[in-house]
Amino acid sequence: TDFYKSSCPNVSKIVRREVQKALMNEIRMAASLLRLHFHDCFVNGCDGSILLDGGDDGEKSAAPNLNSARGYEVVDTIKSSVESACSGVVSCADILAIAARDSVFLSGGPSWKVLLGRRDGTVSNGTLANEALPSPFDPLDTIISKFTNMGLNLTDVVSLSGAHTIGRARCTLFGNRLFNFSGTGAPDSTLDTDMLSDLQSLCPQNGDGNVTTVLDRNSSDLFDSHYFKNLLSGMGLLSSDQILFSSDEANSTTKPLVQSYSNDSGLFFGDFANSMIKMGNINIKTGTNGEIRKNCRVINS
Ligand code: HEM
Ligand SMILES: [Ca+2]
Ligand SMILES: [Ca+2]
Repeated sequence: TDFYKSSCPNVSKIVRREVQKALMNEIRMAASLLRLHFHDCFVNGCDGSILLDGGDDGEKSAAPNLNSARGYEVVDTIKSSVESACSGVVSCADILAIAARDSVFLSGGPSWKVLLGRRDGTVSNGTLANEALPSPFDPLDTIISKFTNMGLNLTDVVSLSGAHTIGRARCTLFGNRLFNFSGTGAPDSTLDTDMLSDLQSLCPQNGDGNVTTVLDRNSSDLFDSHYFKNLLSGMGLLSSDQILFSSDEANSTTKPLVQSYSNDSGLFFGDFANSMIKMGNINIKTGTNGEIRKNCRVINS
């Protein structure tokens, strides 16, 4: 945690101030920054690879990120502030990890001590992003294995999914549930009927798939345990949210944890913080691996 103690003693204060400014401008940015850290860590580890402007083969152009991941400009702003205080010292990967923690805390969620010293990678691998990142259309066993592939466990799957207590999603990513779910000719039967009719009017068939709605209809800007309460009443937005509670396989895997978190936000907050630390440690580059990028969008020349 004190990796930058002598080389950049104020880095945490600087990042916190910049995240605060960004949230005052747009509260949703908390969700977007948190998601950037997740999408970074699952692809070649937490090495800032998602931040590279990699062209058509890079992570920014991969399906889970294209027209979806956001907050790159905010990361640039944080990075310039940090560079003015201590040039060439703090990695983009560490900036993302601190910004994710601050985003959760400033949205009302738990805090934790961020371990530091990640170095930045030099490749951005779009193919790997397509393979490694979970899709909202994945069945539960696939989602679980994408987490276990990263050294994470069932508790991490459920607690980290609780990140969907903030932020928004586009119609294209849940529209499959609304009219003809999995070729049944009917909507997803696990979706609450009032919420279903709202979503059907927001996201008509052949409508604009980029229209967004909130992931947590109760408190979209507040980091709380309401995401899990929603799942108990059929109000998860994505199929990948609702299956944590409603799929047959959930009975023996994720459902008991969803129930615990829904009525114990202290338990959720503690587990979420632990899981974020674990996620933030995936495949870290240290020592002489990687580099300290000067500009988060391009590798050093
Ligand atoms: C369990 C598997 C997961 C799946 C299938 C999934 C899928 C998605 C999808 C489809 C969206 C909407 C994207 C869009 O509309 O373009 C989204 C948004 C989001 N995800 Fe996840 N996600 C998962 C896990 C996570 C984890 C582990 C985190 C962080 C720890 C996270 C944080 C977020 C946040 C905060 C948003 C809202 C972003 C914003 O409003 O800009 N998700 N996710
Ligand atoms: Ca990465
Ligand atoms: Ca919430």
